[in-house]
Amino acid sequence: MSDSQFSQDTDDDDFGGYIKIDRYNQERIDSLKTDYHNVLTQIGEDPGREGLLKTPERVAKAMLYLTHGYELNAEEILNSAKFKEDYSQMVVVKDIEVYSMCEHHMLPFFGKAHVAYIPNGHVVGLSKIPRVVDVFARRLQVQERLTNQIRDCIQQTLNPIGVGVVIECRHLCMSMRGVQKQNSVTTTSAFTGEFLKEKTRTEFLNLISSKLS
Ligand SMILES: Nc1nc2c(ncn2[C@@H]2O[C@H](COP(=O)(O)OP(=O)(O)OP(=O)(O)O)[C@@H](O)[C@H]2O)c(=O)[nH]1
Ligand SMILES: [Zn+2]
Repeated sequence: MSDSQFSQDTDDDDFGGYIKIDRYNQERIDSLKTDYHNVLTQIGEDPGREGLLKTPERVAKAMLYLTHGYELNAEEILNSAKFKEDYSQMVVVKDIEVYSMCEHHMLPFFGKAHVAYIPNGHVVGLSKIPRVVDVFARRLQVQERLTNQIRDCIQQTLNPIGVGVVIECRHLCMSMRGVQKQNSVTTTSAFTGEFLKEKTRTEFLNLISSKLS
């Protein structure tokens, strides 16, 4: 499908401005509404009571929003703002908020991503890095795959001298159910090229642990 159906126009604010309610999306909403109506019944609720009347539709829209990364193309996003530039030091974008959902329980995991690359003749518009994180985060994921997908996309599209990605997240499937550990944080990392060398990796890790103020 085209990007126009998942644009950032604020006109159709039912989806926080991301998803246009065209025929394709309306069909998906209608189908999910039926499913969530059934979910409400199965958990022992009354889908007919006042507070729940619009809930199947709200959840359907929320779910499409939370997984809208399937409709986006990360390579296109990077290529749309790739500029020739003679800069060959590390570029680091840190503390990028991540909101994703684990593919096992469809419960949120959330935290921060830190992304770095060393340009090889081209830089990319800075905002495109968090956009790429979102393209892969807004899907059903495991944190390890999310980390690798961000690394691979940047490496393949920009062909830099190296890429480093570190992600730190809390998983609600580990805190509000299951093993019920409230404070555990999972850290994953993925590197290419120059970042496979200890010196570069250490520089990156030092930069993402430093505070601005
Ligand atoms: N590697 C990895 N595992 C994850 C991620 N998100 C959730 N999980 C794990 O996926 C596993 C699924 O294991 P199962 O034993 O099939 O599921 P479960 O019975 O619900 O497991 P518990 O959570 O231990 O109750 C669990 O250990 C989760 O903690 C992730 O991003 N990466
Ligand atoms: Zn889970």
